[in-house]
Amino acid sequence: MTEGLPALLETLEDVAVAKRLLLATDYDGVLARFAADPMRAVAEPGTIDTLRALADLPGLHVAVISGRDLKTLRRLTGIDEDEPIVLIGSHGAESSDAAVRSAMEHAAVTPDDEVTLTELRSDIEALVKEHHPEAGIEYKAAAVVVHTRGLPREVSDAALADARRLALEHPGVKVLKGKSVLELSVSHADKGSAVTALGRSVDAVARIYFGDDVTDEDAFTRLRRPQDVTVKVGAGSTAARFRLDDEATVARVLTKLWQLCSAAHVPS
Ligand SMILES: O=P(O)(O)OC[C@H]1O[C@H](O[C@H]2O[C@H](CO)[C@@H](O)[C@H](O)[C@H]2O)[C@H](O)[C@@H](O)[C@@H]1O
Repeated sequence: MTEGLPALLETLEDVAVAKRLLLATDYDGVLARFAADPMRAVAEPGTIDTLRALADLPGLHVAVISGRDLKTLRRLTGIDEDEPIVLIGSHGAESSDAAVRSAMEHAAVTPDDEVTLTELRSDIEALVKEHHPEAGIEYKAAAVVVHTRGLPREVSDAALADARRLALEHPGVKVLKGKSVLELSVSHADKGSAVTALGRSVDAVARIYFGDDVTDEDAFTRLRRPQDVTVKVGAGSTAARFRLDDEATVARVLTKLWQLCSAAHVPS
């Protein structure tokens, strides 16, 4: 049973005083509303600056963790390499943080995976061209994604089912069902392992995580300490403790978190 906004705000008041706090947030469907064109999914106004302000506070560690690949995540967030915000892409397989990279080495893409990915890309391209020309294709460092946002239900279902069948022809390929997308990935990373690795490396006393999708459930299930705060955005079953309605509410909660933390985390 998840709790709503009032209970979340009350809990954040307690957690904001923690000496070392990790705030990790997903991108699509949490910081940014969905868009038909994946490259046009922009963060809610002011949200990235709120993350910057949080990351400037002593004892606060901030990360954006996404299924996007690292390069795209950097471009969409506009967060530069020299900023103190950690970016984790490809569900944990890529990161700007050395500790996360080292913890996720087992999930790194191998030369054999690259070969599989090349074959997958060309098979997906042929499938879309011949049978599902309305569907879109997104190319990522470790995956290829079939997009069907905005298409009629039966058109979308048929394209995603065919893409799933095609994945079965490529042993070792992981299939991730997202929102109007099917991702075929050669990486075996997961957001739960990446976020716990980052938490360990900064010795976080409390970890806060915002997510909206199936892949965020790996993080929700791994962050189970009493002082951890897990927040699901939108509908659907979840292992998170709290739930928020939408991206605009996330933006407001992040601002509130900054107010609470800036009152508690005064430089000594
Ligand atoms: O881990 P996330 O940051 O939540 O990324 C998950 C996937 O997000 C993107 O797809 C979703 O957003 C698109 C843009 O709004 C939308 O068109 C699509 O329907 C959504 O599923 C992204 O394109 C995927 O690669 C990510 O894995």
